[in-house]
Amino acid sequence: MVAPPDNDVIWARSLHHSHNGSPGLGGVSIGVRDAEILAVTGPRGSGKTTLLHCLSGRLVPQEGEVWFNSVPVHTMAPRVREQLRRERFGWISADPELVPELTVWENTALPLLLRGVSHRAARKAATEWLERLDIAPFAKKRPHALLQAQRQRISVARALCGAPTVIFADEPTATLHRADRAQVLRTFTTAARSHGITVVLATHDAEVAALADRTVPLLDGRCVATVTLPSKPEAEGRAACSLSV
Ligand SMILES: Nc1ncnc2c1ncn2[C@@H]1O[C@H](COP(=O)(O)OP(=O)(O)OP(=O)(O)O)[C@@H](O)[C@H]1O
Repeated sequence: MVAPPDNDVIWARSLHHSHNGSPGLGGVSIGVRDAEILAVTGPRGSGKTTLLHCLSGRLVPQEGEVWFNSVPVHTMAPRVREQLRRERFGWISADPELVPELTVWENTALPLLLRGVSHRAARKAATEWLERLDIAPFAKKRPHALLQAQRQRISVARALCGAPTVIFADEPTATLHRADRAQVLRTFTTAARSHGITVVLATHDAEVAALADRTVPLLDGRCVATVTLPSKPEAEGRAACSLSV
C-alpha cells in the first residue's frame, strides 16, 4: 500500500465498484484537502453517490483504497468503520432520512447523543444549529409535522451538530425550491468554512458546484478532470485555475 499525502483528509486510489454487474466506479483516484469544499459533479448515473459511499466508508470498494487522515478505511472491520462514520463524518442526502419517533431537536442532536454527550449539552448544540437554519420554533415537533424543505434543514443541522471532520452531502438541496436551496446552501457552506469542516458535495447542478473550491467531474464512473475554481475573496491564495486529468 502507498501512504497518502499528509495534507489530504480523504485520499482514495483506483476505486472500482460495480452494483450486481452494473458498473458504478471504474478506477477513480481522488484527494480531498483539509477544510476544502469539493464538488463531485456529473450527469445521472455517473457514479457520484457510489463514490461518496466509498469515501465515507458506507461501502467498501471491490478494488482500491480509501484513507482518512492517513488511516486505511477499506481494511477496517465493519464496527470500526461504523464508529468512524458516527464520530468523524456527517451525511446529508437529498432525502432527509430522519427518525420519525424523535423530535426535531432530538434528530438534530442524534450524533451527539449517540456519542454519550449529555441531553442538556446536546440540546443546547442542536438548538444553536436549528436557529442558524431558521427552524428553531419547530424543535419540539416531530418530522411528519414539517414540510419537506424544513425536514431537509434538520438533516443539514444534524450533520453540522455532530462537529464532524468531513461532511458528505449527496444532492443535499435537490428537492428544495430555488430560494430555499440558495439559503440552505449558503448557511451550510458558511458554517462548514467557519468550523473548518471538509465537505464532499455530489451534485449535477452547476450553481451548487460553483460554491465549491474545487470540482471533480465524473463521467461513466471515471474522473474526467479536476477544476480549481477562480479564487474568491474569502479563498485568497488558491490557484486561479488548474486542470488535470
Ligand atoms: N444499488 C444499485 N443497484 C444496481 N445498480 C446501481 C445501484 N446503485 C447505483 N447503481 C448503478 O451504478 C451507476 C452509478 O450510480 P450512482 O447512483 O453512483 O450515480 P450518480 O451519479 O449518483 O447518479 P444520480 O445522480 O442518479 O444519483 C449507475 O449506472 C446506477 O444505475
